[in-house]
Amino acid sequence: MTGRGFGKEFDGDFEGDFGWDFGGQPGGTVGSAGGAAADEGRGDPFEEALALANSAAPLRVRPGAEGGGAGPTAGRVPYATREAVAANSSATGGSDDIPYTPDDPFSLDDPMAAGNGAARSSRASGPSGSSGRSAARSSGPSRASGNGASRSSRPSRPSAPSAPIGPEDPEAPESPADPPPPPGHGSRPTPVAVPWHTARDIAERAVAGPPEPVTSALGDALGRTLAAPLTALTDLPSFDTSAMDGWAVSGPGPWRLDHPAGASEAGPPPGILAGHAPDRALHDGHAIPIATGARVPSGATAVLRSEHGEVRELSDGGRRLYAPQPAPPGQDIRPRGQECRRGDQLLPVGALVTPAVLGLAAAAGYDELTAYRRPRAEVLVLGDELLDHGLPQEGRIRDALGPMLAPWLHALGVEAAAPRHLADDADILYAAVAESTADVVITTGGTAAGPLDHVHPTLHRLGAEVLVDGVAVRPGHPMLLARLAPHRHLVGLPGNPLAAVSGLVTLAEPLLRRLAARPPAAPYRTPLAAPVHGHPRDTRLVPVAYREDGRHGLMAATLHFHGPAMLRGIAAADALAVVPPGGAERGTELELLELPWSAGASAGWSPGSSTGWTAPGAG
Ligand SMILES: Nc1nc2c(c(=O)[nH]1)N[C@H]1C(S)=C(S)[C@@H](COP(=O)(O)OP(=O)(O)OC[C@H]3O[C@@H](n4cnc5c(N)ncnc54)[C@H](O)[C@@H]3O)O[C@H]1N2
Ligand code: MOO
Repeated sequence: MTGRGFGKEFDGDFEGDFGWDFGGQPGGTVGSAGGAAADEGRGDPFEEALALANSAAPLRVRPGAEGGGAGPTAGRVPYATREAVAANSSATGGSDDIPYTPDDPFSLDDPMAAGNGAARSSRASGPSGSSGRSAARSSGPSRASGNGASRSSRPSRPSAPSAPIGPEDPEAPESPADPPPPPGHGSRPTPVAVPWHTARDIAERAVAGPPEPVTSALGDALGRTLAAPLTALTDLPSFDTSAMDGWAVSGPGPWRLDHPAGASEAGPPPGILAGHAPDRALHDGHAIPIATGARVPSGATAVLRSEHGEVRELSDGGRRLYAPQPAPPGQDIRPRGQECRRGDQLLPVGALVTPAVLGLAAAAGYDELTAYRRPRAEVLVLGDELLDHGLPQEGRIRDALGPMLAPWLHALGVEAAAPRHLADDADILYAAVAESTADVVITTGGTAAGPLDHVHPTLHRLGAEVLVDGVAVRPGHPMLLARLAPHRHLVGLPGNPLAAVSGLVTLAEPLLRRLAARPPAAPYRTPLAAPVHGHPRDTRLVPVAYREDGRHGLMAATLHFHGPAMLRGIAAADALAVVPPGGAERGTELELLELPWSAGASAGWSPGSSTGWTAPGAG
């Protein structure tokens, strides 16, 4: 909302990775790293994506005491000087993605930053969350089961010893980098931020399970999860089927060619076509033309492909089929029940209905599927400063969250009506939340303590139970989760766009996943292409893109422009890296949250296939 102007934000201040230091060139300059990434990008889509994300004027760093060359910081991630930052700001119009600000005591030239890398990396594993989280997908062949996307295994790299990249004690209770926020207009007590993994667990457990299952036409089940096992209603194939165009033959050749019933003298005998039942049995020593997919006549022992046989006319007016090779029994016949028998379980409860599942269900005889209803979300976008079209003007900016959140939710299997823009008015927000029939109300903005931040007071007025009020994550720490009623929740996303993404993946996604009865994504880890700075106490979520490197395999390269107000990094990203407090060194296998479209899990609902739910007041 407008009119704020509070103290410093943490933005990207802890970041120091400019381009990615991939080949281990300690002390390289920021400018050269970023420039190289852009230069190398030509012709390589990955490089181009990175270059696109990182293409603002690169920061220039003087080698020497501040990060390049010899000296106490040699070998560390390069960082910019104040002058460079100022020069870059003026060249680019400013960027949150700078590694150094005058107020930032955790930048690398601060004595506090001279910590112990080994000690930190052992702490960096952080509080482990629910089961399985620590399993490294990168070392396994693929996900065990189901219809999640799997990524092929890749070698993991040992952690490269590297210079410290964070303060010595990431859990120091008092830090000038992280002052308690000043009291807001409501002088609300400062909430206790919960650790990031804990927040996700709370969100997932906030709901007991999915809403009731519904039976719908096949196509409407796309993106939902099966509430009943998919059991074959028929054998597949349901009859012995020819796998090739050619001849059905009986016994060893040569074979006398039968004229199928209805064959005319004028044209080639039609043989048995797909969709037609053979009208008689094939006798030993006989053959009949047959098409791929046609039902094999009883008595047939094999199918001979058309290119493997030769037909010769006989003196008696008949014809004979010769084959240079024998046709062993069963050749090119798909026997009935080869794929499944009637009653076989094809997929269990909880399987995600993907396009392939729709195809399988249709093949197995289904016209309808019973699947869990999609959770319904209503997105309320708060902020008088937001424009829904045109260029920013007179202090007003475009709403970046409305266009992003609905399709993101669709990709998670959620039914989301068109976002509603609400004026900065406490009564309007109260009415909208109170009247919503959605399973989950998602608000954007208004989570902090400013004069127009109405989310907390509204929750109080509604008598909601606040389950999470602040998370130890950057960006996005003011995110919140509340229970409005036993089966209705509200997720409050911060207004800064990348902070909103952070809230979405931290609180909304686990809650909605449970509601949609979707299984959690398999834990996924990939080695970092370059060190990444950490917050002293909080988890960071940093956009990364995969980089396939011939020497090291798949690696995650952090992207620039990951300040809380920026979407440029996430728009070029494959995933968000979960950076533990204190940061991580190059080669560390970090937990990654894949974006729903890059994980291939976006068998989602689209407005065109909607069952027509419309939020009250939407439109
Ligand atoms: N005194 C303090 N102030 C702030 C703190 C704090 O701890 N103490 N935290 C900061 C952090 S961190 C964040 S994140 C924001 C969260 O603020 P709100 O959730 O109240 O969001 P707003 O104030 O409404 O907006 C923040 C920012 O984002 C822009 N915005 C809002 N909605 C949209 C949208 N749909 N599309 C694009 N941009 C949007 C808005 O114009 C503001 O610039 O609070 C800090 N303050
Ligand atoms: O700076 Mo805030 O952390 O964007 O959430």
